[in-house]
Amino acid sequence: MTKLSVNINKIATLRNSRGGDLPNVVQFAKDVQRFGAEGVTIHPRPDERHIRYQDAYDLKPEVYTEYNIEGNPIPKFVDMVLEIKPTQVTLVPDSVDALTSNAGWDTIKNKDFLVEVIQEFKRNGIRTSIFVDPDLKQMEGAKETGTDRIELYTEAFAHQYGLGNKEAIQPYVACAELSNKLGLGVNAGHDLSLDNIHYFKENIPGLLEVSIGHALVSESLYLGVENVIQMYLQRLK
Ligand SMILES: CC(=O)[C@@H](O)[C@H](O)COP(=O)(O)O
Ligand SMILES: NCC(=O)COP(=O)(O)O
Repeated sequence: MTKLSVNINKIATLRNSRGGDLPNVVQFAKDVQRFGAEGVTIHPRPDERHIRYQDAYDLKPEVYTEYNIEGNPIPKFVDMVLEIKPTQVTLVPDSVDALTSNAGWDTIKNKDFLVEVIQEFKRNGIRTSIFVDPDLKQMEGAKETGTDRIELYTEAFAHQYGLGNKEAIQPYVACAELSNKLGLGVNAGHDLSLDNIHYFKENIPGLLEVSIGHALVSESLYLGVENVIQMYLQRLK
């Protein structure tokens, strides 16, 4: 069973574009859970260009499924996660100016740092996951950090799959197999979509959770637009 955690960053991006509260991110989180999502993911960035730190607090009482907070563990982020105590924290080594997450951790070079922050989160009862490229050495390094899970960075798979290269799944299969053997839980995310998710799921052993935002929100627009146009036309009669 693979859990679907919906990343609601894009809802905050849309809200922020007008400065008001439409769409409301808390309402959206409530709705996706009502529709069956098994988790809510947010990835606040230091510039708060989409999800704001305040959103992370506002969501806490409303997320009754798994609450996953992703981000680079700078002191402000660590303090917030320790205060909120979500189900899971996913550590991502993103730079301040990154358009979106674009690389996994070097778990070997950053071992001491990761061990320290992971211990702190686990001491506080928060499950940990670290974002990694599909590289066997990084799985072994991840094991040494003490993390509960890894999140496989799926951008390369999604891109290649879109070009028709199904073999691009192979490094992910190998990493999932090794992680299962090492006792690391396997999550995955980035650019997963309705097009590629079934193939990914059926090939990755022990896939515990996927977090999906950009494509899911875009697909919701496409699949919902017919309904909304009809509703406007009704009201304009
Ligand atoms: C780690 C990861 O892949 C996602 O959290 C993704 O980076 C979402 O962040 P943005 O919504 O800022 O692109
Ligand atoms: N961890 C990945 C995530 O939360 C969503 O990434 P994306 O679907 O917005 O690319």
